[in-house]
Amino acid sequence: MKISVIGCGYLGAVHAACMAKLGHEVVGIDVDPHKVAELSAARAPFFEPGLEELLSEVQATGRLTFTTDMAAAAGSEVHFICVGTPQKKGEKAADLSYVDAATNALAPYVGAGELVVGKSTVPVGTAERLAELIQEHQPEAHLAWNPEFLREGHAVKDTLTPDRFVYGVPGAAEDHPAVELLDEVYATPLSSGTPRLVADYATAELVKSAANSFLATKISFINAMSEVCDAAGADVTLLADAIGMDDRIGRKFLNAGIGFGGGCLPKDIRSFMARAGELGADQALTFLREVDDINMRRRTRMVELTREICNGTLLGQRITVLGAAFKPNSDDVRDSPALSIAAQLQLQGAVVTVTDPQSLSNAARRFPELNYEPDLTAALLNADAVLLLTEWQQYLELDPHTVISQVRSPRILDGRNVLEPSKWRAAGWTYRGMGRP
Ligand SMILES: NC(=O)c1ccc[n+]([C@@H]2O[C@H](COP(=O)([O-])OP(=O)(O)OC[C@H]3O[C@@H](n4cnc5c(N)ncnc54)[C@H](O)[C@@H]3O)[C@@H](O)[C@H]2O)c1
Ligand SMILES: O=c1ccn([C@@H]2O[C@H](COP(=O)(O)OP(=O)(O)O[C@H]3O[C@H](CO)[C@@H](O)[C@H](O)[C@H]3O)[C@@H](O)[C@H]2O)c(=O)[nH]1
Repeated sequence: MKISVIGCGYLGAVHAACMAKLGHEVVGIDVDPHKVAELSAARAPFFEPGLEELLSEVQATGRLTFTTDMAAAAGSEVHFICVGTPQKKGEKAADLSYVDAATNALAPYVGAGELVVGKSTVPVGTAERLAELIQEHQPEAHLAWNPEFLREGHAVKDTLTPDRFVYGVPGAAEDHPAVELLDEVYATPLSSGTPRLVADYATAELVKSAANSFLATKISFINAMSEVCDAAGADVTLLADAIGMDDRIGRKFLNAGIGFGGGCLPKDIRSFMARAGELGADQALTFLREVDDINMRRRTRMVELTREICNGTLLGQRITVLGAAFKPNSDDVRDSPALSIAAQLQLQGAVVTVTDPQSLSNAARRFPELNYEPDLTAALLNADAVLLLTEWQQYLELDPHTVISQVRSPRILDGRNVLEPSKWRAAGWTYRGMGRP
């Protein structure tokens, strides 16, 4: 099939490459000429494992091209909208200006019988509004909402073999033309058994908001337990293992630490609360305010722990921060807890050096006031305290016996509870986790 993908960021670039991998003829369209140039040269404009290899593989077949020219969307049977929906400045709500601009720019090129598919995460009610906009231009065109659930760091695999597909179409009608077209797009994963659910627009949009709210709630739940464990001298990692053995609870997403960040969970729970307020259902989601507050407290807690371990003062302390990305295997620093902690420490008088294998240039653009050192050994040199804030594999493999000779004071704070405390203590370190005795 001929497919266009509008917006080629973390979601759209991967989606475009994966659709070409499934055998479709794909054009990726983005307003950012630099991104388009990089993608056209089969270079990923951001770090995502496996993406660059996939781009090279599918571009060699001639099935994948990129352009800034929206006119290239003309003639595609299916048009995916993958542009950003960030949080509005100073508000909780999502900024829909990119989705609106992309849909307006695309609409004149959508032909009769063609399908526009929204993949961006949007407040409930958006699909219906955009369907009207498309149909003002082309009454014979259709719109479906097909939320995306990929995780950064696993985006290629998640796109090619998702847990499920959700199609939002008017009236949840199984016989709507959009269902047949989407089934054709996803024929390969569907044939290997990926479940698909057909819903109405509102339900499809809400599935995405609900999924991210649940994940955020699970993380804040365990972080709340971590606060209690700290107060009681108990161990939250053992607690998570024990409750996670109950199938009804499950161990995944129960890792306590400095909390969640990224371009999705924080802004999505806030936008969900804002939208519920508009709908008069704000009471239903007041718990998400608590989820957000618990999450933001984790960052303050890490700053306090650092002060404690540095004998009560941060002034002039040389702090090495391991990790800047919001999670490992990504270069994404949007709302990164690691960077927000690093910036708070620096504001309070510490001399902070941040290292990360992939995200330092993104980090430096967001927080130019911090010091960055790509070399891990150089970053550790003469540190008064080391903070592990993003659990990259290479940090998990650090040998406490080797590192102790590089730092000035052997103090380590484990913001992700991923190190073995006894190993570090036996090597002579002062170790502090979060919610661990
Ligand atoms: N990143 C993820 O893991 C992920 C997963 C699932 C869903 N989502 C959702 O997908 C959407 C995109 O997220 P992202 O992380 O890819 O954002 P992003 O900022 O990385 O990418 C957005 C892209 O859209 C482009 N763009 C903006 N306006 C445009 C226009 N008018 N025409 C063409 N291109 C335009 C930008 O230049 C940018 O390249 C968001 O709604 C997000 O919530 C993201
Ligand atoms: O037990 C855990 C699990 C995760 N995190 C943190 O939570 C954040 C989000 O992690 P993750 O969900 O793996 O990353 P994303 O790539 O942001 O993916 C989420 O957001 C995407 C965009 O909406 C969705 O598509 C995905 O399904 C959803 O998992 C990161 O900061 C993690 O460090 C924890 O603190 N503890």
